[in-house]
Amino acid sequence: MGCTASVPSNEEDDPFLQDKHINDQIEQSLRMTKGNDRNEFKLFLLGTGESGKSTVLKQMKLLHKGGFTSQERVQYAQVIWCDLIQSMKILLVQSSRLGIALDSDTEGSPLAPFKQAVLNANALQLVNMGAAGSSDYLSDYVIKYGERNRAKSRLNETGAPDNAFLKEGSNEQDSTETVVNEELMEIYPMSEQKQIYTRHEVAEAVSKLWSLDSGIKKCFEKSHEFQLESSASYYFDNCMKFADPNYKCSDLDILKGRIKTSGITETDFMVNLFKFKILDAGGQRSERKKWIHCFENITAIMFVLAVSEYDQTLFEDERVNRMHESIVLFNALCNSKWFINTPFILFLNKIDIFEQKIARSPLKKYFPDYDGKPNDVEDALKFFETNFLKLNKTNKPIYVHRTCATDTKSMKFVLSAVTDLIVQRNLKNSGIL
Ligand SMILES: Nc1nc2c(ncn2[C@@H]2O[C@H](COP(=O)(O)OP(=O)(O)OP(=O)(O)O)[C@@H](O)[C@H]2O)c(=O)[nH]1
Ligand SMILES: [Mg+2]
Repeated sequence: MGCTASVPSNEEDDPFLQDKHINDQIEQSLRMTKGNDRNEFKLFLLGTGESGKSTVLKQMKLLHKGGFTSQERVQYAQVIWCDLIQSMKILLVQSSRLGIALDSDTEGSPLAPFKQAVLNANALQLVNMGAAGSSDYLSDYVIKYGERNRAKSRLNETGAPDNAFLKEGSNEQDSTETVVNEELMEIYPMSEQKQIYTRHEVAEAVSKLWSLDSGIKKCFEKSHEFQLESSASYYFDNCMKFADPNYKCSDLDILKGRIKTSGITETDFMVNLFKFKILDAGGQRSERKKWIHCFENITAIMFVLAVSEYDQTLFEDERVNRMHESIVLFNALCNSKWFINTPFILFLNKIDIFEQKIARSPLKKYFPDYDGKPNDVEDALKFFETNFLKLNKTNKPIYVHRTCATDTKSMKFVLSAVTDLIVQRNLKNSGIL
């Protein structure tokens, strides 16, 4: 048996040459990608949970991607419908906890049947799953509260909050729906025979309690003491339209709606001839361990800080003030070796809520070193701005914008300024300007 290697008759038959061709192709494609990179800017949206990162991204989609899909409009309608029922249930639970008397609890009150309708409503059962075409968003709805509940029991058992957030997945059994319903049963024991209400009746009940029960309003004013969605009042004000199972959300509804981000999403769009890649990450503690995988080649960080949350505690750990958490996070990111030369854009967000809140919730109570005028919006904002800028121990610039991420008109202006700035900086750095 001979062992001579056969000599290829032409290039196509030579495996070594074939390998070389493939290598050349890969290298050429890498060179092209590198070339393209010069015109591609990668911006990373970071910040704590619920600060408004995804809302900023939604505004970018409105500006540069032609807005939202029909599927998103249907999906958000269902999420908001669930959230509005849950939010009213939370107000019923918390008013009892805080000792706030409800008008609907007084004997013979015409509001009593409305409270009964809300108590009996099962948010998840009343959802139109078919219309949404997917149940993913519902698992998100369940997960976001399931996580909190698990973490809370772990906190009570062990006093170790952080580890509780390293677990993935969720268990439908401990959704808020279940938790809130259990708490409601303790406060308002109901007969076994539950009356079934239509979506319209439930929406009407929410609307009546919101507009006519003074106890509900009082409880809402104390909502910084417990966890309630930022947009709860918007949901209540507009609840009748969400009663229609086929309702499709307006742009504003979607901006006000909340689906917690899990993992990291990438959205590409073009601004003039430049390609922008926006990374949006989930901000809750359990999400942050995923961030580092995307820290390379970032053009700029957009750090979103909810300034209105100075008097609120974390969803994940109710012992921690939300502003303190943001300060620690900003300090770590800003001075991290990954971002020594990466410019930061700091959004002082939820300015609309902040302006209303500062009048009734004194900043000094939460930040004793604040020595500006009490209830003064400008002084209070300056205080946070100065303190955040002071954290920067590097030479990189930090650009500050005061934002209301749900307001499309003002965000259009801010986001154009941001993309212009990124392009200009890049042209300067590459010697073109
Ligand atoms: N009133 C008001 N609401 C805001 C503003 N920015 C965001 N929100 C609302 O705050 C809620 C949370 O916003 P998201 O954008 O989902 O927050 P996030 O930072 O992406 O949260 P995670 O995904 O959990 O990290 C939503 O209901 C938004 O509509 C704002 O400037 N003003
Ligand atoms: Mg998000």
